[in-house]
Amino acid sequence: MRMLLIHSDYLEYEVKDKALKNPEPISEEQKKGRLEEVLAVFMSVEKADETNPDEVVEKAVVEIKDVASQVKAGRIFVYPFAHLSSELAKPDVALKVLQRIEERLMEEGFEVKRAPFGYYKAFRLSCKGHPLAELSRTIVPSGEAVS
Ligand SMILES: C[C@@H](O)[C@H](N)C(=O)N[C@H]1[C@@H](O)[C@H](n2cnc3c(N)ncnc32)O[C@@H]1CO
Repeated sequence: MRMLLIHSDYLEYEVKDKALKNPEPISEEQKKGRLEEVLAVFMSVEKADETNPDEVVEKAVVEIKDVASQVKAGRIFVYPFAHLSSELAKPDVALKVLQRIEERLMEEGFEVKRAPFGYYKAFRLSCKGHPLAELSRTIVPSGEAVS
């Protein structure tokens, strides 16, 4: 799993078109989204994560919680982003991992939005620009080497 974490004044997206034959079904309301004062987390779920998705979910939640507490962000935007890795997990595994991360972050008390999975999306982001505003993390299941 590769994550790019951007502490932002806001992140907004608009669904444009299908990027997969069978994207995640979404409501009219989910075609646009915006959160203010948010930690945007762009995530590529990777092939290696398929060996232990549950472990990758928990490790991702630990990392996101750690950064959120450092930058004092109470809102998280989970953003599926297939451009941080050249070894992507299958879409069905990736979607489940991202849905579970969303659930776990809500359980941890965050306000969470998740951008729709399997679409081309326009987005606007306002990065705050402080020293911790742009971070990346790589997560691998135990026993896997980082490539
Ligand atoms: C395209 C660009 O504008 C948009 N932002 C986009 O990336 N769309 C991705 C993700 O939503 C999702 N997706 C598929 N596989 C994965 C994966 N392994 N990890 C994360 N997302 C995935 O499926 C889309 C096409 O790859």
